[in-house]
Amino acid sequence: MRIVTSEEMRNIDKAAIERIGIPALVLMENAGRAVAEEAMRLTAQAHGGPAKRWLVLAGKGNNGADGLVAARHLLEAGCEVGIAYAADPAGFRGEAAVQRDIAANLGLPAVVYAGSEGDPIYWTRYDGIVDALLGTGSRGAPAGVYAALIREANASGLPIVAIDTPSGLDADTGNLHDPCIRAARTVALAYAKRGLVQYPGAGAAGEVVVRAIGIPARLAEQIGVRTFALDERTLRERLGVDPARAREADTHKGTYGHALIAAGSRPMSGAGLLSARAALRGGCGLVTWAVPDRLVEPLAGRVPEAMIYGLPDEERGDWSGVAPAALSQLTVGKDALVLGPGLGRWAGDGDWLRELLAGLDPALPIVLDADSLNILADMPEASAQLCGRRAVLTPHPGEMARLAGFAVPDIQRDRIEAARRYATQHAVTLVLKGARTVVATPEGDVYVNATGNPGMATGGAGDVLAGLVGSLLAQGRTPDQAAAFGVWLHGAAGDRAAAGRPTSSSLVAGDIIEAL
Ligand SMILES: NC(=O)C1=CN([C@@H]2O[C@H](COP(=O)(O)OP(=O)(O)OC[C@H]3O[C@@H](n4cnc5c(N)ncnc54)[C@H](OP(=O)(O)O)[C@@H]3O)[C@@H](O)[C@H]2O)[C@@H](O)CC1
Ligand SMILES: Nc1ncnc2c1ncn2[C@@H]1O[C@H](COP(=O)(O)OP(=O)(O)O)[C@@H](O)[C@H]1O
Ligand SMILES: [K+]
Repeated sequence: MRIVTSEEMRNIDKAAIERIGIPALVLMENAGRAVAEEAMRLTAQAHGGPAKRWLVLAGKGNNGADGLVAARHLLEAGCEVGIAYAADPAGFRGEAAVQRDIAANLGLPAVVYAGSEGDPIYWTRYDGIVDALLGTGSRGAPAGVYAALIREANASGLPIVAIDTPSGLDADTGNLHDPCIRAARTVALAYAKRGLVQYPGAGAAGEVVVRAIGIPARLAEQIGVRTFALDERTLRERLGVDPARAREADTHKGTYGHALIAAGSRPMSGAGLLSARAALRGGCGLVTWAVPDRLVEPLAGRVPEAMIYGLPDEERGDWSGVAPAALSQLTVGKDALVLGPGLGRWAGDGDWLRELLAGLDPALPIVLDADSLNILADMPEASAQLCGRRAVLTPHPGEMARLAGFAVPDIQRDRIEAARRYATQHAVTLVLKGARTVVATPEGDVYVNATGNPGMATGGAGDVLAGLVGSLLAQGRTPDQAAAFGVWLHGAAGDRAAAGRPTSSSLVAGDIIEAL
């Protein structure tokens, strides 16, 4: 399923209407009917029966016109329906004027809301609200009467079904204007809009239901939409990953690759422990866990299934004393390298990373996480060494901000474009972590993940992901496959783990590994 911007949606609508010849009124009819169905389904679930009394808040554009169609279908289904116009319907044009006339001819009761000066809306007379104020044509913060209606609707406590986007949402980024509708359900027409799948927008949208309205599916591909929901179908159809694939009988541990996890130092040995265990649960045949020599003794036996390897560390117990050449030598014969969790920082770490990257087989796939990303951020010229190699970078927003040279809010404001920009400019696969993790490929495709939960906001959850992605790389997955499949699996495991806990807040990173 593709995810679109407002502009992409306008281009798709235009192609459907002008190039293919589907009348706009047909699309609108399908949209309004779908909204009425979803509205009744929502309240049937919540109250044990469909809400009987609906108030449709209608703006002056096509989103409002969709709302008028929905009002008509709700009426036909036996509901009482009122309309509150946010603008004088006498000024409506095009399809909105057509729908206004149909609603009037049917005798649907309507008021033109004039703000605090005009007649009040008696919200208690209704059981539910349809938000048809603003859709993909919205610009900036809702103004005047639109803003007043949004505030009152939110304050009413009634369940709100938003058409296409909650009014007040920036549909391209997921940022919220003030005010913004807080919907229980958003019925996205034809495609999910980007703002519905990134926070805080995803929170304002409630449950997002995508409904077909008669737009041919191939149009999104034709106009070049390159953002996708990361689900089982996308994994199979776009990324060539079968999540349910079983192992062939005639295989052995050598079939499934050998991952080298270079992670952990004295104060952060647990990071390496989690990555190594996650790599094993991720299914690779062999895991070698490389640590500074002094850590071998205390860590020996902690992950019995992995081979632990001590690199000479000048007796420091951290990576500052480890020669990059010793680590690159250890990668010989391995199928993937994970570098970063619990690595630490030290004077001269930039030169260290540069030398390490220069010494690695260019064909060796690598995962860079945590401090290896912070080192990279301090020496942007080293990122050129990544170009063209099979690399997956897994920053959280703080690491991403350092890498890209922006502040965290600049990254979070448009996570999809921030990830895409970095991945294409540096020719790497980039995983921007956090709620609704974004995976961007060097070609500019972006996958938005929906698995995972806030219980995973716990130390070490990222180390688990790095080990898992490394494990998938070692098994021969491409960087794009390993990153996307790894992110999806990691979130799904987090969901299973959270379901097995009395509260999601008690989830720890090790639980995610056990649920893999
Ligand atoms: N195209 C199609 O065929 C199909 C489209 N579909 C539907 O159409 C929706 C897009 O419709 P749209 O393009 O008419 O824009 P829409 O979101 O209704 O709002 C624009 C109006 O609001 C106003 N306005 C803007 N910002 C504002 C603000 N901050 N505060 C206050 N007012 C503001 C602006 O007025 P202006 O400022 O320009 O005078 C303009 O008149 C889409 O989401 C889907 O629901 C489906 O039916 C399928 C077929
Ligand atoms: N609210 C959330 N919803 C879904 N996933 C989350 C949430 N919070 C954190 N995660 C996931 O948990 C992991 C945390 O990684 P990171 O921030 O690197 O933690 P750490 O450095 O402690 O290991 C990431 O994969 C992230 O996407
Ligand atoms: K809306």
